[in-house]
Amino acid sequence: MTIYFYKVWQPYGCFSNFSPHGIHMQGTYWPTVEHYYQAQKFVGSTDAAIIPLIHAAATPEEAAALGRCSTRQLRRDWDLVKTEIMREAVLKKFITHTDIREVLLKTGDEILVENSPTDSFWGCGANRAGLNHLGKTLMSVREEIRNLLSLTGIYE
Ligand SMILES: Nc1nc(O)c(N)c(N[C@@H]2O[C@H](COP(=O)(O)O)[C@@H](O)[C@H]2O)n1
Repeated sequence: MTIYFYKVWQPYGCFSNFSPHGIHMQGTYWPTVEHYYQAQKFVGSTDAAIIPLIHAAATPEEAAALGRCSTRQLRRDWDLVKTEIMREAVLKKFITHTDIREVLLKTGDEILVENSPTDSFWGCGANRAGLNHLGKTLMSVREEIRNLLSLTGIYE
């Protein structure tokens, strides 16, 4: 059975990057994965001044709106690095928060899909044929945590 998720208040909402599960990355605390991901778009860019504003955004929706502003200059390598940046943040989220780690592990080998009607890169898009990179990231993180727990128990 494929598991679809999208909004935080819907089933499996903890898989959304907008869920209220903070992460520490390189010594800085970020309120959500979405805050961190949106800020990384501007590291080293001429618009890096937006980073503290994204960091201070009151909600992930606000952080996303700031990061999606089309007049700002993204870092040049963004398309090359964004999937790895997302993976590191999502892995940190599920290592940090044991309650949602259990939710993720309990999905077993089910296919996970971000059911975004507007995003065919991170989600499946309106026609459900999109790339689903967030779902793939979650499945990859699930596998990594499962392997590390069985080999070493280092996340316990
Ligand atoms: N608009 C919106 N609302 C949500 O609740 C979402 N979960 C998402 N998807 C997330 O948006 C991020 C991609 O943003 P960019 O298009 O790269 O700026 C990513 O975290 C998706 O999972 N969108």
